[in-house]
Amino acid sequence: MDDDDIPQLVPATFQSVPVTIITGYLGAGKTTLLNYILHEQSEKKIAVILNEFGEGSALEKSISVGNEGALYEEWLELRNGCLCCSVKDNGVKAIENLMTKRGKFDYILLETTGLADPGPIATIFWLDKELGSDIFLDGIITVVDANHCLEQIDDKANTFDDGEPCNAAIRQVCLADLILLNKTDLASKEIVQKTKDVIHALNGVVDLIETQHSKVSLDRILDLRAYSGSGSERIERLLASSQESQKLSHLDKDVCSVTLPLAAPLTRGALDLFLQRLLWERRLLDDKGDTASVIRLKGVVNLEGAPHLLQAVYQTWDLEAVPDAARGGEGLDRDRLIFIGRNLEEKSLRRLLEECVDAEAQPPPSYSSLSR
Ligand SMILES: Nc1nc2c(ncn2[C@@H]2O[C@H](COP(=O)(O)OP(=O)(O)OP(=O)(O)O)[C@@H](O)[C@H]2O)c(=O)[nH]1
Repeated sequence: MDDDDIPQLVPATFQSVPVTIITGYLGAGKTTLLNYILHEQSEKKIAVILNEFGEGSALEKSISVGNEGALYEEWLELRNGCLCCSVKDNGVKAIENLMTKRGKFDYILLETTGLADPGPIATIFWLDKELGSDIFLDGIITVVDANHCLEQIDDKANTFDDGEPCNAAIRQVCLADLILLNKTDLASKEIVQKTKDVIHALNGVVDLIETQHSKVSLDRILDLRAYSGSGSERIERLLASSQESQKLSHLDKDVCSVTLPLAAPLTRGALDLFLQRLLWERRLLDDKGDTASVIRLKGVVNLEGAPHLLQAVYQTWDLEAVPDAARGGEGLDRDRLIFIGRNLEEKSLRRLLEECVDAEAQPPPSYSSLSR
């Protein structure tokens, strides 16, 4: 029997199809990026989904599938309206059904419209990984117009009706795993530098690449594995460099990144309690008594002796054990959490975490103390 006859065991995630969400304000260069990727990867079968976010037909969304240079249109049948508003299974199932009909895609690119919040749509694809889906979230790429980003971040309009004052541009920067700072040919060096400072102050754990006409080596933007333990080396590198990026700028913004180094291992119970109080119950207040809110959280946590990757998008979180092979080199495995959100302060986060550690360490009340 030669090697070819031996059945190969392939981990499920390698058979699944990655989904990259491409977001960014109007005219930043998203379509230019899509066309560039399709051109560069013309031998692959890439599905492009345009999420119209509440506009147009509520029943079907157009999807273009590239195959060896040719593009053809399909319809994505959604029973529950637009992709980001539909129940999780619906959007994912529609894509899986299409793959059953048309054959598997190599990659899925999902472009949101300019004013979309990519958070809700990301959680649809992120969660389904656990359900053994054929598709999984690879990462969120935000394309930013170097000349207009600062004014878009300061824009008071384009906020959502969820009670948070952060507008679409801020959310797109905060939720990005990678930012393409595009149209640098049209911006001065000073504006480019100021924009980078503001982006890093908002999102201290993001990769940023300067581009013109959205051109970038595809190795740097596809297969990021931003939500998976197999991509943890890259994530740990970003976490390790996050403290430096924070020092670059001290902007008077209520949205920022905060790093919380973790000196000791945590128990699963203490971490769950902390995340529950922080993300679901919103118990954290800053010095002025304003409620803190988390948009994105990434971290590496030592849970009872084993490293885990912790991720959250708004109220949804996930913990995944980090495989040894995916761990970073010397000095990168320092445990820390990076929070991106509003009214966040290191000392109040630390206090909340310590309260949860103490609460978990308390012995359960005895029968006699309960009956008193
Ligand atoms: N000078 C210059 N023009 C660019 C660059 N990138 C994109 N453009 C142009 O800017 C315009 C808008 O680019 P698109 O790719 O359509 O932007 P988009 O983000 O898809 O825009 P919407 O679909 O409106 O949300 C197009 O005319 C592009 O050719 C760049 O780096 N430099």
